[in-house]
Parts: sequence; C-alpha cells; structure tokens
Amino acid sequence: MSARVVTARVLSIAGSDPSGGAGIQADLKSISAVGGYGMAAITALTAQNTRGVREVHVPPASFLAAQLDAISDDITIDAVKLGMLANAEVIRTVAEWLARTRPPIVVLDPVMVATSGDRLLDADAEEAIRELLPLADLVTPNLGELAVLAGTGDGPPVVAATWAEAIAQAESVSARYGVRVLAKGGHLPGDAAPDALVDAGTATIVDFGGERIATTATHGTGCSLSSAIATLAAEHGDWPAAIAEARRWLRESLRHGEALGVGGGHGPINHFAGLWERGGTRTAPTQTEVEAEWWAGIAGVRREIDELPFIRGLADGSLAREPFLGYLAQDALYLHDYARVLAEAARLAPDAPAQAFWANSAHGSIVGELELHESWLGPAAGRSARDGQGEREVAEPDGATTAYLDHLLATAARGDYAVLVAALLPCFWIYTDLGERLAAGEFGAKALDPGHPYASWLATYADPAFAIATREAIAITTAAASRATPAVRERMHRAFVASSRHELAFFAAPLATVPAREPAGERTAGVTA
Ligand SMILES: Nc1ncnc2c1ncn2[C@@H]1O[C@H](COP(=O)(O)OP(=O)(O)OP(=O)(O)O)[C@@H](O)[C@H]1O
Ligand SMILES: Cc1ncc(CO)c(N)n1
Repeated sequence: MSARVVTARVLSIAGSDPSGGAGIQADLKSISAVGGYGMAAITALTAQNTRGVREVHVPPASFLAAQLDAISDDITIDAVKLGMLANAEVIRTVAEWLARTRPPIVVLDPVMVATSGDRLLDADAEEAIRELLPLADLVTPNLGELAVLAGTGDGPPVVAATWAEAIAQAESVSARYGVRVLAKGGHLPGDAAPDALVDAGTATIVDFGGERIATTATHGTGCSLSSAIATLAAEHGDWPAAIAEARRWLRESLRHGEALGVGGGHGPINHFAGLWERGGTRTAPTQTEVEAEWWAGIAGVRREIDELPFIRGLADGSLAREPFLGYLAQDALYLHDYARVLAEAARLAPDAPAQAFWANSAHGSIVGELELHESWLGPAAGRSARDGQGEREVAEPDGATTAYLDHLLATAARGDYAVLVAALLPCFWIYTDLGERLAAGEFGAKALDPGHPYASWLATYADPAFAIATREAIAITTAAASRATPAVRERMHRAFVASSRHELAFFAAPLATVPAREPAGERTAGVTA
C-alpha cells in the first residue's frame, strides 16, 4: 500500500440515492465522517427511498468518462471506491479509466441488488464486474454478491447458508482474481454480524466479529462501509486496521440510525452520530471572537469598577492613606494564594511554553507580595507575613478577598486547566486595562503627576512587561476556549465572569461602608503607614 496521507482525497464512482442513505450521498457522508475529502462521479441516477427503487436513469457512459477525466486531470486521488455501476458499458468505462490512471487504492463494492431487493446492475453485466476484480485492492461483496462472484457461470449462484461457507467462497474469489475479499455477514441469519478479510495471496483470514445490532436502519451499510474503508486505508496504510476502524464507526452509526426518523422502510444509518456527540455541531469561535465576546460580556462590571470612589480617589490622589493601605494589605494576602493557584495552572499546563508562563507568573506574584510588604506595608508586617515572628498583627483576609480566593482555589482543585486559566485571566486583564487607562490620563491628569501620593504603585500596573504577560494570558486562554467543547467553553466563561465580579468586589471593599466581615478599623490592622 502506498504513502499515508493526512486527509485522504477519495473518489466515489457510484449511483445517486436521492433519499441520502446509500449511493454517492452515503459515500460522501462516510468519507467525511472518517476524516477524508470526498468526491463523487455519478454513474446512474436512481429514484428511490427507504422502501425501494422506483426508476433508474443511466446517463451516457461518455459523460461518466468526462467526469472521471475532469477529476484525474486536476486532482491527486488517494483512493477510489466503486459502487453502483449499472451496466456493462459503465463498467468498461470505469475499467478503462482505472487501468489508465492507476489510483493507489481501489475498493470495489460490487453492488448488484439494493437492501430493498431491487436490481442495481443489469443481469448481463454481472459477468463484466469480474473484469474489474483484478484492478481492485479490495472487494466487499454481501452474501448474494459473493455467491455471484464465486459462481462459475454454469447454474444459478448458491448463497452461503453458513459463515464457514461464505469464507470458503471468499477464498475461492480471492484466489481466482488475485484480490482481497471482505466477506460481509450482514445478511446472515442469527445474532452475529461478522465480516472477514480473506487474502488468498498471503493465505490469511482476519475475522471481525460483532453482535448484530437490532435495527431496521441498514439502508446503505455496504456503501458506507466500503467508502470508510477506502478512506481509512489511505490514512492507515494497513487493511486490517482500516477495516477495524471503519467497522467501529459503522456500528456506532448503525446504533443511531433509527433515531433519525428517515422513511418508513429500511432507514439510513446516522453517519455523523459519533462525531456530533463527541465534537458538537456548532462552529468554534476564533480566539479573536472569544476575546471580544468575553471582554464585551464584562463591560458592565468594568464600568462599575471605573465608577468606584476607590478608583476615582486613587486616580486623583484624594484616596486616604488608610483605605489605600488596607487595600494593599488585602492585595498582599490575595497575591500569596494567587501565586499558588498560578503554580497549579503551571502543573496542569499541556505544553512547556504554557507551563513556563504560569510558573513565571507565580513567581511574579510572590515577588509582588514581598514588594508590597517591603515598600508599603512595612518591614514588620513583611516579616510576620513570612515567618510569623512579627511584632504586629498581620491583616486578616476580608470578605471580598476570601470569596475571590475561595473561587480560585476551588477552580484549581477541580483540575480543569481550561476553566482554571479562564478564572485567572481577569486579574491580569482588568488590572492591565486599568493601569494603561490611568497612565493615559483617562481618569484625569493627576494620575500622571510624579508627585501623586501613590505614583510608584500606579507605575507597576502600567509596566509594559505586565501588559506583555497579560497578552500571553489572553492568548493562552482564548486558544483553550476556541478548542474546547461548547460545554467546557461555557464553564470557562462562567469562571471568567465570576472572577471579574470578584475583582469589582475587591476594589469596592476598602471604601465599603459596611465591611464584608470585620469592622473597618480592624481590616487594616498590622498595616504600617
Ligand atoms: N444489523 C447489523 N448489525 C451490525 N452490523 C451490521 C448489521 N447489518 C449490516 N451490518 C454490517 O454492515 C456492513 C454491510 O453489510 P451487508 O452484508 O449488509 O452489506 P450490503 O448488503 O452490501 O449493504 P447494503 O445494505 O448497503 O446493500 C457489514 O460490515 C455488516 O457486518
Ligand atoms: C445508488 C445506490 N447505490 C447502492 C445502493 C446499495 O445499497 C443503493 N441502494 N443505491
């Protein structure tokens, strides 16, 4: 088998089933469902539904030849699946094209009769199909088709009554035509639905067992299976592996067929059931879209922060020293645990760059905590925060700090990396945004005055290095959100909004008239001016 490809370009040469369950419609769905790029050259049009075939129209074979040449003149074909070929002239046209273009993989589903029992191949063309066998790598007959191929032409075909008889017929077809045969047991009586890959060339038989699935939705199973095998063979480069994977997918799709509620006869399988269940059916937002939506989603919270007397007082320098230092004491307590939550994000990070980013941020947070103690909160408080030996009482976390940290610690404990980074993001993003707008004079010119009482504090949040870290945190989080399932993305968003609200409460706490937990005087205990 030839080189493996990532997305196999697979051509189905088959008939159309307007009801969508068999023929090229099933082929295109199957190829797509297992990860290939599907193409289809139509041999015949049928007027059929789940109950039966009403009419067949076969366009001139020359037009099929034109379709095939149009494709092969332009496109590299990794695999071909042959389905309904209608008549001997169509078979000859396809055989001539195959002999000329030599696609690397050819899977022949020798369609003769529909699930409903209607003929899809002229009786006199059954012999012509034999000409195609040596041009195929794999032929996938059901029991009736296997009997025709195993027959010698004298006397009617004898359909295998047991699985052992089917295998014997497959061996004789494989030996006679030099082709691998996948004998299919879909039409066997009983509880089993086995298939077997028979290769007389290597004298091997690979059995694929399986319980029969109780369902009426079996229209197009043969079309679907052969298309999936052609696609997966191009990707795997291995027949047994391709067949095993195709059957797993087919059986999953069979289980979900009836739920589609298509038609009153033998309904189709649900080709995408597994895909929809595992991946959802909605498009994923891009990182840019996530960023814009999440930022717009907290516009109200950000506006409230902007309006807080604490922020206004901070900007124009009118904020009293006591609530400012109270705020810093809470911030130091916050950074202490925030560093641990950042370290947890580093532990859970899926790759080295993200791991390094969060570990670095954890380090930055510890440094920030120590700096607060050393520059604003005084050496005594700093010492006591580190070793518990200080002469003064260290501040206790107030209600807002406790609530915010509880949210972050609980999110970290749940262990979902994507949700955790979403919870961590507002601390970066809201601060950077505020710092930049303060430094730009959006809250008044006083914030730019070197004589501002809290100038050095304001400078830390306008630091370009902090802005770069924030960009990175946004990039990591929005990439995770864009990749996540809708349910996880929703959880991420909730965690992000919750943290943003905690940011608001945290900024509001220092000037709150009714403190969340302790009297105002005690909130700043241990803080030295
Ligand atoms: N009820 C079932 N449960 C499990 N597997 C099934 C069932 N019916 C068919 N299959 C599987 O579906 C595939 C197609 O088998 P089948 O023998 O029905 O081919 P077919 O007659 O060519 O199909 P089609 O219905 O398209 O004409 C095989 O892998 C077979 O094992
Ligand atoms: C077009 C077409 N091809 C194949 C089958 C076999 O199921 C069918 N019913 N219709």
